[in-house]
Amino acid sequence: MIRVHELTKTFGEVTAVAGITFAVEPGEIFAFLGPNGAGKTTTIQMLTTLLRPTSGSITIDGLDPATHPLEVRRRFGIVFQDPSLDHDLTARENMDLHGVLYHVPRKVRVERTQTLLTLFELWDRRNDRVKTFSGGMKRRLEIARGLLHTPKILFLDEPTLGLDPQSRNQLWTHVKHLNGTEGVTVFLTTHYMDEAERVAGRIAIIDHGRIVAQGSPQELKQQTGTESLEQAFLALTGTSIRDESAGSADQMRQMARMWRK
Ligand SMILES: Nc1ncnc2c1ncn2[C@@H]1O[C@H](COP(=O)(O)OP(=O)(O)OP(=O)(O)O)[C@@H](O)[C@H]1O
Repeated sequence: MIRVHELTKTFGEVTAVAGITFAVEPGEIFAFLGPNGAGKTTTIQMLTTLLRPTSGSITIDGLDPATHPLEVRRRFGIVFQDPSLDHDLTARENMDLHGVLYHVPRKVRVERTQTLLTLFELWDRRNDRVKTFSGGMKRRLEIARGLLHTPKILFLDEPTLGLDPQSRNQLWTHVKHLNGTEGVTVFLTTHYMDEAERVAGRIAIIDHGRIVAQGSPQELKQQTGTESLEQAFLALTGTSIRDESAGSADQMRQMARMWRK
């Protein structure tokens, strides 16, 4: 479903992604883990047509995002770190707007909105404005909205950032259920190792723009001789704090993200 070969992205002097190669099979839940500034968001942006690679190749469902951006965009849904719901609209109106943008026929829009809002336990609140929702409800609505046009792939970039443990747990239960029932391929990033261990079939660990290990949670633990994914992650990426070495612009981005939650 996703094939990436020797993918590289540089920003001037900075090499954000340095020749990564991996594949995600249809129906898989694949987690992309790495310390701050490792290159996760840059990779997602290249996969989702928002950034052009400096070199290397990507295919999404057999298509190159650089040459077929519109066809590729129809094949995925995405939930970014920064929320993008319209808070003055109701849950249903937010869904409908997305459906119109993606040219989903009205009948399908209505049916799918009901299915997805029910699945994400939001149907009872469909006519309430989003500004009255909790953080967890908003995030669930974003995911439901991202699935309205029946994409084959769902990209989730730190979808649980800023949520309490209950909401995080509930969100992953829904994502797993959805993966099981609709077979949607999920590509996610998270900083919570327990979440990755619970939901992902396979994991790639990226550090300084390079993939340092890939495999099932079990394989990563075996490779590193550790007992938890968190220990495996630290064994592979070291224990130095990246925010200290990150540039001030990077730190500002992190702060801005946290404050927006
Ligand atoms: N537009 C840009 N211009 C210059 N440098 C950038 C740009 N975007 C990202 N970078 C740099 O590329 C590197 C990778 O950043 P990226 O946001 O992909 O990391 P990340 O793994 O998503 O980190 P985080 O976990 O903090 O979100 C960082 O050093 C970052 O400062």
